[in-house]
Amino acid sequence: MDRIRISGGNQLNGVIPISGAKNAALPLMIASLLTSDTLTLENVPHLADVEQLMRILGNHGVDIAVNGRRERQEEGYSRTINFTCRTIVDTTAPYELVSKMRASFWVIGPLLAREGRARVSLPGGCAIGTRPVDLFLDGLQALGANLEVDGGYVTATAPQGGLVGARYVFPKVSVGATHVMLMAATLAKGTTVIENAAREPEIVDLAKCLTAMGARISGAGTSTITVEGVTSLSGARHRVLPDRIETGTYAMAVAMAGGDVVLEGTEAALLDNALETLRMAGAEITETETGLRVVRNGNGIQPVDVTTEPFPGFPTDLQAQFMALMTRSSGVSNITETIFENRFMHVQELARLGARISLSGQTARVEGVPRLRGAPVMATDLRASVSLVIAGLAAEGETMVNRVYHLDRGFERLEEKLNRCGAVVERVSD
Ligand SMILES: CC(=O)N[C@H]1[C@@H](OP(=O)(O)OP(=O)(O)OC[C@H]2O[C@@H](n3ccc(=O)[nH]c3=O)[C@H](O)[C@@H]2O)O[C@H](CO)[C@@H](O)[C@@H]1O
Ligand SMILES: C=C(OP(=O)(O)O)C(=O)O
Repeated sequence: MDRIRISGGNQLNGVIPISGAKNAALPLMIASLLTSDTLTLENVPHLADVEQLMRILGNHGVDIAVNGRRERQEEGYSRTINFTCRTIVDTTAPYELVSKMRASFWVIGPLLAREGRARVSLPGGCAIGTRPVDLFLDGLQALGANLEVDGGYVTATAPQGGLVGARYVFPKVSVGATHVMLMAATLAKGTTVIENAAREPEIVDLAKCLTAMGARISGAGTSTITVEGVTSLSGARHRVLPDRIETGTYAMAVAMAGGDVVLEGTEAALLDNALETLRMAGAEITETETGLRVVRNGNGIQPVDVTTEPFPGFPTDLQAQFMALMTRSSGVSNITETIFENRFMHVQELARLGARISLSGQTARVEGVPRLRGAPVMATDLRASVSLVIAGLAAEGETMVNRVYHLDRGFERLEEKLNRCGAVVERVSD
């Protein structure tokens, strides 16, 4: 099992290219199930989750051609990929494939919309909470689907003649359930109005791609999305938007280690709130022609309180990284997690490096310390893993992060990107 060794203490200076967003690429890939034509996606990040979803889509009958050809492109770089699902050959998404990642459950929407039936295993994904699927089931039921949960599988059947548009109000904001409702509604009869929809940029990206495929959608990016159903969708070409979580992660790494880095190919609007928080913590962030420039030279790290919220609030996917940064602040910061009930597993690992953090319910009180010291630590989930890398960059001596397969789910060429800016990060294969 691979591990990552970090020799801390170096500033970061240079350019870090930002990859396509994992959390946009996954639903976009799933949207290829909605059409018998080719969906071409550009800037698809080369990540373990993307590879896993390709296996799942392949099982349903999607023909996948990387970079328009069948041979692999250069290892580790974002790619252009053609997805073609002439016919859906299997409407079952089996446990062996789906249990590895949360987003694979989302195939339920397109399968149901195009084939009228789906049998999908309950999902897996990062162990950051119970992560139920009740909102997906309620929403699809509102479109007329009949649903049964048995033996770890959800079996969904559309009424005779297909799904029927309806008004549905989500009782709670869910990114995944909004993606699924959006995809299912594109081929439903009549109009669907989704209220209390998630407003994340990845929802907007999916809506743009579906629109290019012929769907009729308005309001994506607001809490009310309206979809006029169409009888079929066509192929399209779409570029995956930049990864805002990767952007925020590297911005926090620079704030932690100090230095001057341009994050290339990204946009400030994707993570407004998080950038403002980072500025309050002492980083200078400016927009450049190619992306964002993040600088912290000389001034220390200020404590800032943060509460995670659905977009446009501070993202839960940056909470662990921000906590790592706050371990070195000059005071006390309170970090409250409101999205997932078990997303503090990095706390005990950060403590191994000398961080002072106490937990009270959903709030972590982080008391900044003058120095962290390298130690062996264990990655527990995707964003927790990278928070340990950020802490390791500023820790004295060597930090060894175990179980880095979590990192490979969501960070493309992490070691290379950091090392090019002066970090000393090495992958160790046993
Ligand atoms: C692949 C992907 O895009 N993953 C992201 C997505 O996850 P995901 O789509 O799983 O997250 P949701 O927005 O659905 O979850 C938000 C909250 O709603 C709850 N919930 C969700 C569905 C449901 O049926 N019932 C229910 O109670 C969840 O347990 C959680 O407490 O959004 C999260 C919140 O921004 C991010 O952390 C994840 O990185
Ligand atoms: C929690 C995440 O992913 P998933 O929803 O796939 O578990 C994440 O991307 O941080």
